Amino acid sequence: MWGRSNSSVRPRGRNCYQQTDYSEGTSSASHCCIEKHQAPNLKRTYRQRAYFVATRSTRSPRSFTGEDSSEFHVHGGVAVINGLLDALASMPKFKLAEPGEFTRRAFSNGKLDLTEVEGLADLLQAETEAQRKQALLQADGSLSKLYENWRHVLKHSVANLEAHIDFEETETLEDGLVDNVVKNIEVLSADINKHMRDGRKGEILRRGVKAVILGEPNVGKSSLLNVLCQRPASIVTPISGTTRDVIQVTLNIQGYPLVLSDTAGLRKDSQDVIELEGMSRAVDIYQKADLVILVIDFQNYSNWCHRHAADFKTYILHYIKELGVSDLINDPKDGQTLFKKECVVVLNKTDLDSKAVCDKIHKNIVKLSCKTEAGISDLVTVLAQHLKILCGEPSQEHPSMNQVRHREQLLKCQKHLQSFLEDASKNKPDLVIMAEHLRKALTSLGKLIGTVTSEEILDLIFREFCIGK
Ligand SMILES: Nc1nc2c(ncn2[C@@H]2O[C@H](COP(=O)(O)OP(=O)(O)OP(=O)(O)O)[C@@H](O)[C@H]2O)c(=O)[nH]1
Ligand SMILES: [Mg+2]
Repeated sequence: MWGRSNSSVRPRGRNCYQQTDYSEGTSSASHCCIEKHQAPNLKRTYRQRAYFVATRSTRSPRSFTGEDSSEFHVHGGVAVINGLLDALASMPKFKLAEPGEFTRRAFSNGKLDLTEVEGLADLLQAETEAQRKQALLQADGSLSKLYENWRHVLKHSVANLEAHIDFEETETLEDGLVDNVVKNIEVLSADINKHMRDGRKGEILRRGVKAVILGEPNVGKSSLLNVLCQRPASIVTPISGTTRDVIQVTLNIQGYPLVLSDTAGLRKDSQDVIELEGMSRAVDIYQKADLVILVIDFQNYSNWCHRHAADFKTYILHYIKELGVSDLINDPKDGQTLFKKECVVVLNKTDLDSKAVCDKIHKNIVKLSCKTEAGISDLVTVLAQHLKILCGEPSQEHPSMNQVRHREQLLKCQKHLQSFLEDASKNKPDLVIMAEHLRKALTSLGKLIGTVTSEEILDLIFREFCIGK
């Protein structure tokens, strides 16, 4: 038996309301059914194959697509659904929806703009609470409001500039009209810049934070991955150099998405071809990562410190150099933080050493044991803090852009605005060319929200949807 008890089938489009209207003679409590092959009109052919639990119709323009729509709530067995679909398909002008077809119709009917469509697609795929919040805000129009405001400013600026060009010699126009346009564009350009310099928080939240577990062989990297995902995803043995391939798991850390990769241990003296390939993959993943979890064996650290009478920072610098990832360290001249990327330092195997030595270590380092799982909850708390920094908190007031497509269009828009401002600063600016720059900037914003679009872009966006949405 299949587990679904109910399912819904939604015919949409012109006249579907009349053709599938069951309201006469059937209340939502009564059952009606349709015959498979002899269904020129569903009204005449019920009571044999598929039992409706209820029907509901929505008139244009109140439905999701803006068109007439009917909805059959039927029992969820595969045969019942297929029977209904076959019966509908045998009626003239009925066809199965393509993926995303209803949303595409809603877009064509002006019910949603393109950023709202993308928000809806993200909402359907959201796996964590923070992703859900961001997608919902976008589907509700937070980004579209922002971009619409910018488009409004641009449209007015173009109109004012064109009025100035057309009537400059014949009519008295408001003083300083062009200066005002330039000022507005300066403000707009600064706003767009600020919006784009957000550390790609929205994009990172949308795709998940890429984190890599990095360290020497045998320090417990794979054990850490396994403890975090609570299953033996990665092979653990006492043999140094066990992990060769990259092992990836996706986690939900306090509502934030984390794509965590376990990697081969890094060491300098290996001659093993397979291990060398593993290390090269590890470095590759590290370079693309947003967050590094640096794992150190507590005993190795302890022994080194005793031998060299050095502090923890000196040990970290030495350790990172040994791993061959010195570019993780900030040049002291450039930054105040030690690491260039978000980084969590984990001292593992604390169960093997005395608590007294352990307590001397800097409080920002997470001390834990993968064996006893002591300290794992501290690591989760610290990870969540880093994820919050990387993803930000989705907000209505400052919506984050979260797609490469948005960034591309905004970059183009910004380029045209800069050309406009450069021309404006010339001695004798050519207003016609300046207006053209603004029109091009307007087109880029239009492409962003979907007032200017191409079939190719639409196909790309809507094919991400499932059938029935
Ligand atoms: N006592 C103790 N042993 C641990 C702990 N974590 C891992 N180990 C052991 O350390 C050995 C190496 O663990 P792995 O998780 O395979 O280490 P790794 O860093 O992935 O090693 P490579 O894949 O070779 O780079 C295994 O025998 C683990 O059982 C710990 O917290 N305490
Ligand atoms: Mg391993």
